[in-house]
Amino acid sequence: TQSTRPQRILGAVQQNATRGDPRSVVRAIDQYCRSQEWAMNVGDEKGCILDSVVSEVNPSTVLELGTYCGYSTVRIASLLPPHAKLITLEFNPKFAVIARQVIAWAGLEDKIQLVEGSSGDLIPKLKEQFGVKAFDLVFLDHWKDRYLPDTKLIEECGLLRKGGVLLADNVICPGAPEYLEFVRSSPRYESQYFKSHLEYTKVEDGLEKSVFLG
Ligand SMILES: CCc1ncnc2c1ncn2[C@@H]1O[C@H](/C=C/CNC(=O)c2cc(-c3ccc(F)cc3)cc(O)c2O)[C@@H](O)[C@H]1O
Ligand SMILES: [Mg+2]
Repeated sequence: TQSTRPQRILGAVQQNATRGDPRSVVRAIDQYCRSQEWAMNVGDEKGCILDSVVSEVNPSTVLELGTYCGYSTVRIASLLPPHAKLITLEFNPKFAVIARQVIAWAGLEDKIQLVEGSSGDLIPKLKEQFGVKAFDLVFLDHWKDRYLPDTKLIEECGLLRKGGVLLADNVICPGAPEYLEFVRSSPRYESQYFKSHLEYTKVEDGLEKSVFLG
């Protein structure tokens, strides 16, 4: 039977990456998606910007919206300090199954909690169910029309600490215009655009980093 793209991405990891070596998992996915078939991972070019923001924030708790195959999940978690935790939300069970295996191959199960469900349902439960006080960093990379409603929900639930950072992928391509307008015009955020390219292409895209001022 025909395999799916996420299954082929997992295969590339299992064939080319070293168990327990997160950076080799990241490299294997990038090499596969650049040479065999494109996939919507944040990718190597924007991934370097992601790395620099993660290193700068040095977060204890991270929230990722939209796991897909776990590429950015592994990339972020590989940079976290020893007791830091990353919670990633994914509502497609087929993607979650693949992402769990990619995370396991990287040996990052102890740092990452993948929760299946839609962000709108799960965000209000994160405090009580997962003992989260507030996030230092939120990486938005799920449906682009969910960036703004979920940001408002995260604020309402008091899940973003003062100085906490929102980092959004794809603010140019496919684009998240309402989100961009909101974070750039709101006095409660200090936003900065990092120009880059759509993963594995020469098309313009970028990340928007927004610091929550409280
Ligand atoms: C309901 C809330 C909610 N709750 C929980 N999980 C959710 C969710 N909404 C979505 N998910 C999961 O997140 C992932 C979706 C990610 C969506 N990402 C893009 O669409 C995208 C597209 C391009 C591009 C495509 C084609 C082009 F031509 C150009 C660019 C490039 C990119 O980097 C992109 O991120 C999947 O795993 C969903 O199951
Ligand atoms: Mg993306």
